Amino acid sequence: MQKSDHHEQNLTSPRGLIHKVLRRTNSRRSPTAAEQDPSPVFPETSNTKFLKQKNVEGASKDPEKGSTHDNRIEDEKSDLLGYEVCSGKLTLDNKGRSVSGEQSGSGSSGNCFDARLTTEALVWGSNILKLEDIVSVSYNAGLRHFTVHACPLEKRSNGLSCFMKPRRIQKDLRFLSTAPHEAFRWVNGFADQQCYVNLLPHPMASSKKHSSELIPFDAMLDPYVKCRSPPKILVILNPRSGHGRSSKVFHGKVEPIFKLAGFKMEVIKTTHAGHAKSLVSTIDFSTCPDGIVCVGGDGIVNEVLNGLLCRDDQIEAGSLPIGIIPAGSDNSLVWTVLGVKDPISAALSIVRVNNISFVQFY
Ligand SMILES: Nc1ncnc2c1ncn2[C@@H]1O[C@H](COP(=O)(O)OP(=O)(O)OP(=O)(O)O)[C@@H](O)[C@H]1O
Repeated sequence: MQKSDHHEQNLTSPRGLIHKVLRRTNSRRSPTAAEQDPSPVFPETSNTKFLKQKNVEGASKDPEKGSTHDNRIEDEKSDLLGYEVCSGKLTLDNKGRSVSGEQSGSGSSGNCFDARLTTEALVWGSNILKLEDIVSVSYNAGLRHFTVHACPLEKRSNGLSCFMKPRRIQKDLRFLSTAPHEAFRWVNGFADQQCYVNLLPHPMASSKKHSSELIPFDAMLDPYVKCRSPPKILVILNPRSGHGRSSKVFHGKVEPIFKLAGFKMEVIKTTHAGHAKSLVSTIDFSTCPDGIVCVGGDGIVNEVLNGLLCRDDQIEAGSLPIGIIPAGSDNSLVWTVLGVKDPISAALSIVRVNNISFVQFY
């Protein structure tokens, strides 16, 4: 939720405003999940096919050169998954809660995996979790484990999966690293990739048995985790939207994601038509410096934008990020502008820094 430094002059009409939103988001929008290659495994590009072919040929001619070709294929994989940030051994410690389809990949024994964090994904064994699906990471200072909270698209194993709508499910993946300082290194890697880190004290620090002798040496030395500060937002919810289902959508699906991502939020439910507009036209922006999230349909977004247009402080109003959680009966605006239809995907986009659902206009 970075604010833009640039500002255009006067915003004249809501229509002009929405055009600006469209222009900006279309030019900046990263491809949505649907637009990207859905394959969780490395897609075989013509380039990789070529490399593999060469590798096979090379291997048959000169077996010793095989490893060089392997490296070249590895390079291709690195490109597709971004640049490596952190790597090492991780044990998946999800008793009975493992991700469906998880297998012990190469280099793994049992639940212990060769893992790496890249600028695009967390990879362990043959599993890939995209960073854009990660909500946050919880970490107790001085311990060996950390938990990755994510909402990946569900892998359906039955043959009818292609006819079913993709669905996101909440996963808490608890990883155990080899040592406390290793856990710290992984957590910092996530923080570097703009994942929110929910940094908790060492459990003994809050227990009654607390004494300086009980706190492990590592915990005392645990250096500062570079986590970003929790965003402060205002949520404006139209409880009538979506035939009265918007509150359930927000409290059931979206609020837990925002809480996991450390959001400090005030939720205001509109009581009548025009409420959102009058609220936004007078609100003190210091109470929601990181933006306003509209929960509902097109009508509530329209009211919020109109409320901003009524203000005298147009520059501040124009640079405030506006998020949209589709919970109305139609939601054509958010779908047209941002290519997002379901509330969980919209919430995930909002909690990521390089989000697409947080509309910025100026
Ligand atoms: N508490 C409320 N009671 C009645 N109407 C409201 C209330 N809050 C907002 N409204 C009005 O309801 C209108 C419709 O709201 P909204 O677009 O959010 O829902 P929707 O009609 O379900 O969604 P869509 O526009 O996607 O069909 C808005 O224009 C707004 O002025």
